[in-house]
Amino acid sequence: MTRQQLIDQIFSKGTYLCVGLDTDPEKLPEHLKGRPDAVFEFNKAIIDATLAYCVAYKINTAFYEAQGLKGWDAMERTVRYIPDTHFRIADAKRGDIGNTSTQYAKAFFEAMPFDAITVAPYMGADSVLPFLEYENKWTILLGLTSNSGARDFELLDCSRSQDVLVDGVHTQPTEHGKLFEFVLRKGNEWGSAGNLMFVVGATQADAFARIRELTPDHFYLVPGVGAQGGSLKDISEQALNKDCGLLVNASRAIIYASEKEDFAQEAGAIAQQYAYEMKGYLAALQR
Ligand SMILES: O=C(O)c1cc(=O)[nH]c(=O)n1[C@@H]1O[C@H](COP(=O)(O)O)[C@@H](O)[C@H]1O
Repeated sequence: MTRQQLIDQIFSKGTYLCVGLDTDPEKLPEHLKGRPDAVFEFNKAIIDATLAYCVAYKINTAFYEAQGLKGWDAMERTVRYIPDTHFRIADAKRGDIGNTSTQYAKAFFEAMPFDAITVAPYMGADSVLPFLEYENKWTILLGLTSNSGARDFELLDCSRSQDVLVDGVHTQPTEHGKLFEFVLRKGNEWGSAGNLMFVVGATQADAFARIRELTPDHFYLVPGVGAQGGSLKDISEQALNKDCGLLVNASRAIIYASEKEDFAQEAGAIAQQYAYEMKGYLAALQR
């Protein structure tokens, strides 16, 4: 999917909601548990009920990989079931030496029809670039994540002075910032606002203004509303740009809205509430 197609979807439907399919077989409604195809049946019902209120789905691959072969099968059938009007994200958090990243990219962009994959930036350029080689596919680089562990590395002050020779004169310009700011700047060099997004956690609202300053045009995948307590209002007020620039994900708050037979209907109702709120924020944008 191209950037323009994504923007058109967002503004024609009035939503920037991403539904997270973190489908845990242990949390399925009782009437589905034990059925051979339970995970796919559950996902199919959730997709049917939420399609009108979202523009993206994020499949967290961990929940499928944990089930072995039948999990991979359910993941593949789920991504193929999502219509291509919707942005399909593999939340796989990959990234390795170049030739291995190439295989990861093939797995999610060729063997399966995902539009985007989440990628960890830790191993640097050669681990990220293979994902960016695909036309109309997206790399979503972990920027500032929603979890408490973000403090361990991402929020470290990494300001540094480097010796640079300019016209025969040694100077030492200082590059300021926290580690995640270096990731945003480097990411900007590797990709563009047309093929690269950043993950920014909804629980990190204080940092949103600074992040927008560094990456004014990029889309952010924002997880952390709902179960993790992030505020849709705060994120939207601080980080929407003229093209929207946000995909806000909620997983558990939507897919486990009810543990009974009405699970899909309740999921649809929660998605509709998020979409209703988003429509208001989009309407207030000056385009
Ligand atoms: O990359 C992600 O999607 C992600 C990054 C992050 O910083 N925090 C985060 O929660 N996530 C994912 O977003 C989803 C959040 O799920 P809920 O908290 O249930 O809405 C999970 O699939 C997480 O793995």
